[in-house]
Amino acid sequence: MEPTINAAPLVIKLSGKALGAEPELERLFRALRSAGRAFLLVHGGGVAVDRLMTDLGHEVKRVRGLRVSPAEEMPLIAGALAGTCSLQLRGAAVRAGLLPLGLAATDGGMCRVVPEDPELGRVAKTQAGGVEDRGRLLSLLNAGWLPVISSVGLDSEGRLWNINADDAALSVAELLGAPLIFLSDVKGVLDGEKRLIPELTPESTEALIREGIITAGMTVKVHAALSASRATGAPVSIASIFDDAVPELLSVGKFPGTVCRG
Ligand SMILES: Nc1ncnc2c1ncn2[C@@H]1O[C@H](COP(=O)(O)OP(=O)(O)O)[C@@H](O)[C@H]1O
Ligand SMILES: CC(=O)N[C@@H](CCC(=O)OP(=O)(O)O)C(=O)O
Repeated sequence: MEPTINAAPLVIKLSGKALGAEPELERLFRALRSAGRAFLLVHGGGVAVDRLMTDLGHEVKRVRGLRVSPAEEMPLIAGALAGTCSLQLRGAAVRAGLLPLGLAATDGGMCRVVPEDPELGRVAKTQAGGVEDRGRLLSLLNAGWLPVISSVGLDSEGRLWNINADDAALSVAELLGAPLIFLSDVKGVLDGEKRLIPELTPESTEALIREGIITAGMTVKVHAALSASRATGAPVSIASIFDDAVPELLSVGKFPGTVCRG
């Protein structure tokens, strides 16, 4: 029997750029598993969606770091994120001896969609579910499943929405009151000289955004990180899947890269 999850599990958000890093993912999963650290995965797949859209001759457009997602393109976007990307990640989990279970962000009431600016099409932010939804997700972990959560969602009418994966990860961390780490292909948030910034507060973050040092998708990520830290009272870290120190640091509960404190 799997041990009961008492401590809050670690929420790991994997960027689409991390999904192809199969040796690094397996090394991370094995390290967490052997340390007995409970975790769950929220993943993106922006690069895979870009590739698919370009191959099909569709326009790729982002506004404030968010993909413009017309309703008619949602089946393609969801197919890449909740299908191909989810299964690729589940493959890495299977190879590490884990029991992945693919879910969309709104499954089991984990998150609720909150439509964004209508000009973006079917793009939504999310709100964390309630205490019963939390219990349902924890029961999956207690049963030995590894939830692999994609950043697409359904509203109460069953319509598909595209959610930025950093926002979905924020809501899952909020639901569980859990620590969160964002893993992409950059070692953390970098300053004007491309040096790693070890720690960010809301004030230092806004100054870096004003100076144009934090831009584009990193703006969405730092805001999600600070909100998650504020909501959970736990530090939130932004780091690289390619950093050799990540598996060991996370398995002993330490945070690599840039640590955000809300
Ligand atoms: N100050 C910064 N430090 C590091 N990366 C930054 C910074 N400002 C902008 N970026 C860009 O943000 C990207 C990460 O955001 P994004 O691509 O949306 O994340 P994800 O990998 O999760 O999709 C980096 O790859 C980098 O190109
Ligand atoms: C609304 C919105 O921008 N959705 C994102 C969802 C995937 C994502 O966030 O992927 P990464 O984590 O790899 O960037 C998109 O379509 O690209």
